[in-house]
Amino acid sequence: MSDIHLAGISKIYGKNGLRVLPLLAQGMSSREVLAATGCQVGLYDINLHIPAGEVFCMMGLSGSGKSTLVRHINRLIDPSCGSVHVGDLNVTALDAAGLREYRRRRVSMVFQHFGLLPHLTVQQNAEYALRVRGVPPPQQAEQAVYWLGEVGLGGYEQHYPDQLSGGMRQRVGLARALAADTDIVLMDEPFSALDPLIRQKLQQQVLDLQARLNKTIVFITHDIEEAMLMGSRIAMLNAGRLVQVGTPTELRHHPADDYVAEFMQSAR
Ligand SMILES: Nc1ncnc2c1ncn2[C@@H]1O[C@H](COP(=O)(O)OP(=O)(O)OP(=O)(O)O)[C@@H](O)[C@H]1O
Repeated sequence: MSDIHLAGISKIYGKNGLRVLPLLAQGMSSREVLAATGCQVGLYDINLHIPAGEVFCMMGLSGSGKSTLVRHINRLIDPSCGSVHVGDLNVTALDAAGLREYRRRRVSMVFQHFGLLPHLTVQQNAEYALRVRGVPPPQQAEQAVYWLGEVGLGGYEQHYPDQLSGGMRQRVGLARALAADTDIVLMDEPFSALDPLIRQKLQQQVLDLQARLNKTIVFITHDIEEAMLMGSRIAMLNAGRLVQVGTPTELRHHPADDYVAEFMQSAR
């Protein structure tokens, strides 16, 4: 179990992105930087500590930088500057082999649109991370079948993804992430494509599993109700900047600015 530390992360899209950092440091907004330089500020100077064993929510409007930030944790995105540490491991400094190993053993991801391989069965999808890691086939099967049972998909092992409903597909996504047995699970709006009732069931299931498994879950949502239900703490992003980090109660009673206050007022 390892804490995640993000230190001074900026991500600037566009030519010679680093040249805009001094402008941001002088107080220019992301919009002004875009107008003046053509560079899009994905993230600016993010410092964040995510303790092991938390469900930590990333919250913010569309385009605020949630996905960009979370994709730094498994290095699907490299920062323009700054570093990511998981425990003692400097993720930013890993070479290709180290990164492969890190992704196989330490961090898995659940995607909004499920990310299942359509030509593989439910069980083969759930086995995927274990196969890539070279786990012997009987153990792959044992683990996959176990986790499919845990998420309520016992009996569906030999089905294909297109034979399942959206909620069931996302259960396969969950089983695949859990079978991978990583201590960090990244979830990028995992339930936003699902009906409200199915969504509630899966939210509760993740919380129940988390209480047993004690993983570090970084959960992206743009839904404040979901963030308040799921998150031990919530990070609020606005235009690539980290506005506030706190428990749902702290955000509700002490919002750092109007942006946070408006979100909190919109929650029931
Ligand atoms: N490859 C890219 N090139 C240029 N700009 C990008 C790129 N990827 C992301 N951005 C910009 O970075 C900003 C943050 O995007 P990001 O997808 O992280 O936001 P988000 O909060 O996850 O949004 P959503 O909720 O819509 O997924 C946006 O302004 C986006 O347009």
